[in-house]
Amino acid sequence: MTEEYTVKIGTRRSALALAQTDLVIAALSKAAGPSVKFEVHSMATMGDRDKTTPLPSLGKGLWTSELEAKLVNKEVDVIVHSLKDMPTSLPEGCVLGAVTQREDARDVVVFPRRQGGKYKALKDLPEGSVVGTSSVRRAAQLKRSYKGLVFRDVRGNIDTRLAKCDDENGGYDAIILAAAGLLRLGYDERIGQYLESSTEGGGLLHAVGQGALGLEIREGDEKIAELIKAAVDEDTMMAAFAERSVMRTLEGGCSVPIGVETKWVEDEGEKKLRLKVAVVSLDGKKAVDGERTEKIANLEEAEALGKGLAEKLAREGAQEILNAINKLRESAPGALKVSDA
Ligand SMILES: NCc1[nH]cc(CCC(=O)O)c1CC(=O)O
Repeated sequence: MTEEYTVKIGTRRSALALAQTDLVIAALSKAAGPSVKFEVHSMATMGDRDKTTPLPSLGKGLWTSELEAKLVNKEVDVIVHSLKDMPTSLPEGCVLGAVTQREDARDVVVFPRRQGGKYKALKDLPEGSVVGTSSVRRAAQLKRSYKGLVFRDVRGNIDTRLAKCDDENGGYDAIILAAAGLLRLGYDERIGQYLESSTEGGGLLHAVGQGALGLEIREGDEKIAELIKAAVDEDTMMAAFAERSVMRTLEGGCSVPIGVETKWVEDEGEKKLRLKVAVVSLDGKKAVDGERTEKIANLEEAEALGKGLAEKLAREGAQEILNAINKLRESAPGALKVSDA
């Protein structure tokens, strides 16, 4: 007889987090059959509760630490995270057990409804236009190409940010969001422009792990490790491990301007992983870019690809850029905000 048991799933309480958890439960229960039940345990994390402290000052783990405490003391068995919100080094006793298939990993531009489709791309916005993002990665990269645009903080969950964008008195002419969140919540029609490395007028490399979900479990919990294998997408997991290895090697947290882009490509008749990385100074004036394409067969090789490229970029100036940012973080954390306006 098959054993009956209940798996407790931890998640943040935002609409996106709950939608993502539903997706994971659907995949797992299909594979596990009716003998395994799933129970959702949702909570608001520090990042959800504190809406004013600059994100960089809240430190690493602002979306994850409290859930991890529940994982360690067995209040939950699996945490479903947006992979990009997961620090690259996990607490003792916690492991990244599965990475799911990726939704579109790109960042996108959303224009206010009141514009009525007047602008199709960032390059069409007039000089002095205000673009909302609280991400130094997004702001720094875009400052590189769009010298005339002004970048301003915009906080809150996706619905809040869309409302601020549409608000006539909000002062935003566009905002930048991840495609994945909008698509998962059914807001496809709000996407005005997709941004990627090849975008005309200036693109953007996305965050490490963006668009994928990470399932975190207790180290040594073989039963749960086996169960969640059903949610793994091997290609995404290898790409994500390469990206996370870049971040770990450069010792950047979620609040540093490191952008990545990974793609599985055909190269000389072989399937290879192409990794692109950009590290940009906060003002967008200094940047180090790199690209490497290799045959990758497992997670160790994926990590080696990320590490190798990151070490090369570190020698070429990326470390200098990040050191300056880390110094600023210690002396004046407020300066890491996109703007004070
Ligand atoms: N930082 C918040 C966050 N975490 C994950 C997503 C979107 C989904 C994803 O990137 O996987 C978002 C919102 C956004 O950046 O627009």
